[in-house]
Amino acid sequence: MKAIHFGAGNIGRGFIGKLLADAQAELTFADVNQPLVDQLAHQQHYQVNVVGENARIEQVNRVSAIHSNSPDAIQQIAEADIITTAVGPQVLSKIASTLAQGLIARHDNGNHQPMNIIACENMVRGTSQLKQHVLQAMPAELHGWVEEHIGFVDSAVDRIVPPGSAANDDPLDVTVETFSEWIVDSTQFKGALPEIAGMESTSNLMAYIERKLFTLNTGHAITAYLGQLAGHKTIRDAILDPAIRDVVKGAMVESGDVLIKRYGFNPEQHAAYIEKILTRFENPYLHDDVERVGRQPLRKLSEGDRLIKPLRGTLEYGLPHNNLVMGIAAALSYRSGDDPQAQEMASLLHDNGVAHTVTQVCGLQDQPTLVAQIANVYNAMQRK
Ligand SMILES: NC(=O)C1=CN([C@@H]2O[C@H](COP(=O)(O)OP(=O)(O)OC[C@H]3O[C@@H](n4cnc5c(N)ncnc54)[C@H](O)[C@@H]3O)[C@@H](O)[C@H]2O)C=CC1
Ligand SMILES: O=P(O)(O)OC[C@H]1O[C@](O)(CO)[C@@H](O)[C@@H]1O
Repeated sequence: MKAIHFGAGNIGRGFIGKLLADAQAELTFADVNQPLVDQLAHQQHYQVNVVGENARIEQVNRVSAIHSNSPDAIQQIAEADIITTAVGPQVLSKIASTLAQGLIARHDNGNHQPMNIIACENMVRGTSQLKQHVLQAMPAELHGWVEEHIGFVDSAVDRIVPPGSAANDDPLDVTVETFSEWIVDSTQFKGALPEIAGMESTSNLMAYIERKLFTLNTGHAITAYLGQLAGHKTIRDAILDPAIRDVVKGAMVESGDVLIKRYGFNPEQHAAYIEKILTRFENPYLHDDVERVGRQPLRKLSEGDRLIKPLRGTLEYGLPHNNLVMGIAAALSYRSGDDPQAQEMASLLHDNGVAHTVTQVCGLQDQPTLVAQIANVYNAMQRK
């Protein structure tokens, strides 16, 4: 099996690339970070340090790497059996043109073997969005061929992989938690499902995407935002602060009540899922800065993402949402000189005021009372 993985970062090396390599795929990483590409291409192996329960060191061998905008990438797409990505939601549109060129070459070479593309990003049905970008970059007469031969498979991906510490001897090595979950939509594959241990399939993907994004990511983001407000540096420190833990757990429960209503999850099992997530945030062996988890607050505050979508769900089912509102107010309070979205958000708040900013950023035009509630909590947080 020939595999190309776009994005040789934390989740690429520490999770998806590792599973592909374990499945004996002939694996090539494609990335824009030339020093990283050079080092991977030269060294061809790296180490995954699994920390927490069942700690162990695992080796990934015989990988190669190319620049993702190179002619090599186009040629490899033309020959691949599976393509995966972990580049970040905002980058999917940027790799679409290379994917399109690769698919055109594949068609022109007469390669009609089925091939599947799986975006492994924190977003709802990211691969379906990538598909639209790819189709836009291809001539209309090839769209039918793409529909017939290329599977665009949505997925949910869950493993906490912070950037390695500067003290690492080898910058290619990654440190990951023991827990991992990669769930793909079985209904979207072309050809046989590839055999990759650690990749689970379901015909009910939306339930799993929302369960992950609106529990782990909701709680994680709120931990980061409240953590920064309280002066904590890491996720572990923040979640061990009882006042923060109460709000985070409360928000995951509020979001969970929506998921239980929407998808019929078992309430006891969902409560256990939340408890497990809280222990994952506490992992003493992972150094995870609140700035990594809180990054790109405008994306995280957008209407389909981990804060506002659960809040909308509580409105839909008439459920409580005070903890989610605190999390959203804390997200608006997030500041980082290194994060362009945090800077843009601070400017919007300064120039337009909190109510207008919340309305626009979160798409809450139809909810003036809720916007006023968020604004009040935000203003109270600034006075502390
Ligand atoms: N790190 C984690 O714990 C998890 C991350 N995710 C998701 O995985 C995705 C990647 O996250 P991380 O690995 O943490 O980020 P990262 O920043 O460590 O890795 C992203 C990689 O993509 C590369 N990249 C950027 N533009 C590119 C392009 N045009 N072509 C090819 N490569 C390009 C970057 O150079 C970088 O190596 C995100 O969507 C994130 O939400 C999902 C679950 C867990
Ligand atoms: O990668 P994003 O969407 O910026 O958000 C960070 C989140 O992603 C993760 O890295 C993995 O799910 C979490 O640790 C965190 O909730």
